[in-house]
Amino acid sequence: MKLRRSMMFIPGSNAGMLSNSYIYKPDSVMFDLEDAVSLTEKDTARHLVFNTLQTNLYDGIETVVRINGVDTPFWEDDLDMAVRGGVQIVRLPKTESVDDVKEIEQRIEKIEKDCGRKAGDTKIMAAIESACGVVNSVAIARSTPRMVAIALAGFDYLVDMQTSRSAGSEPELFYARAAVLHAARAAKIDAFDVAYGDVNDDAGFLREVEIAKNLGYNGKSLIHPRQIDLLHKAYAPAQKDIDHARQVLQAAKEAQEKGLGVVSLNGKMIDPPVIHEAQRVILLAENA
Ligand SMILES: CC(C)(COP(=O)(O)OP(=O)(O)OC[C@H]1O[C@@H](n2cnc3c(N)ncnc32)[C@H](O)[C@@H]1OP(=O)(O)O)[C@@H](O)C(=O)NCCC(=O)NCCSC(=O)C[C@@](O)(CC(=O)O)C(=O)O
Ligand SMILES: [Mg+2]
Repeated sequence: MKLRRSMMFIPGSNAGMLSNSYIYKPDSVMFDLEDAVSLTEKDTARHLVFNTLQTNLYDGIETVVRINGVDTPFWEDDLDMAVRGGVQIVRLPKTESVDDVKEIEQRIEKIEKDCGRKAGDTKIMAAIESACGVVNSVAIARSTPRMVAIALAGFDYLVDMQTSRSAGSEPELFYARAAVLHAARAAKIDAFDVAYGDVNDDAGFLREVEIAKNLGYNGKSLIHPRQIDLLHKAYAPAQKDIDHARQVLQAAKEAQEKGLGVVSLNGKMIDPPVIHEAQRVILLAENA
């Protein structure tokens, strides 16, 4: 089980942040070449991120590079740098269709061959940032075995939907959150919830975390280190849930030894879905 709770954005042009962000221990770091980097700093950011990938600072943390979109003049150079630099995952922003994914996939195949990287080694994550992306999200999620996760990008999505974020962000993101998560689950890949922009509003952030967690999202895109701990704590199973899961697994083991299909624990039915949920809680607790 790969833990993908926290994916922290680091602007690719910020040398200071690139050189020390490993200390915050997010599950994944996302070195950004897209919207956090101004047009005049695109080349600098590409060089800085390449040099960062050559260090061992982020060993043990999943590395992701967000390239510029396929409708920009930057994406091919971005991709070349990221794949040659050895990044684990390329995040494609503003993904609208399977064609967008296929375009970068073909290019990745070529770069892997040219630089001697194992074929298929570079994974892809598609960011869904528009109504069109949401509608096509199932096909996008299933488009390639390289796709390990999809992420809903709330800021650009809400611009496309001609609305803005309310406190709690529930009504305006309701459909997209559910659709993107279903697409991920149908493709058996991970799903990331939206980034939260107010770094000083812990209560608002945690309200969003609760929604994402309860829906079944693996984690959330983050923009500030202080959001990491809040998120990890919210995703950690409570001790009472761990204790209950252990009891369920013990009861299931005893039922199996006696050749029974369904048993009860404190009056509650223990059947395969309940056992699966208990196994998930234990796995999450062990990995966290
Ligand atoms: C918001 C702010 C400027 C605040 O800065 P401030 O300096 O006021 O923060 P402070 O509190 O003073 O920082 C205290 C200490 O933490 C360090 N520190 C802060 N942030 C850090 C960080 N991210 N990484 C490492 N280190 C960090 C800082 O260097 C300092 O270190 P030190 O000096 O050593 O004490 C800063 O956080 C920041 O730039 N965030 C990333 C912004 C970004 O990437 N946006 C693009 C991605 S979203 C997007 O594009 C929308 C999307 O596409 C999303 C989707 O696709 O999902 C969509 O459509 O929805
Ligand atoms: Mg965006």
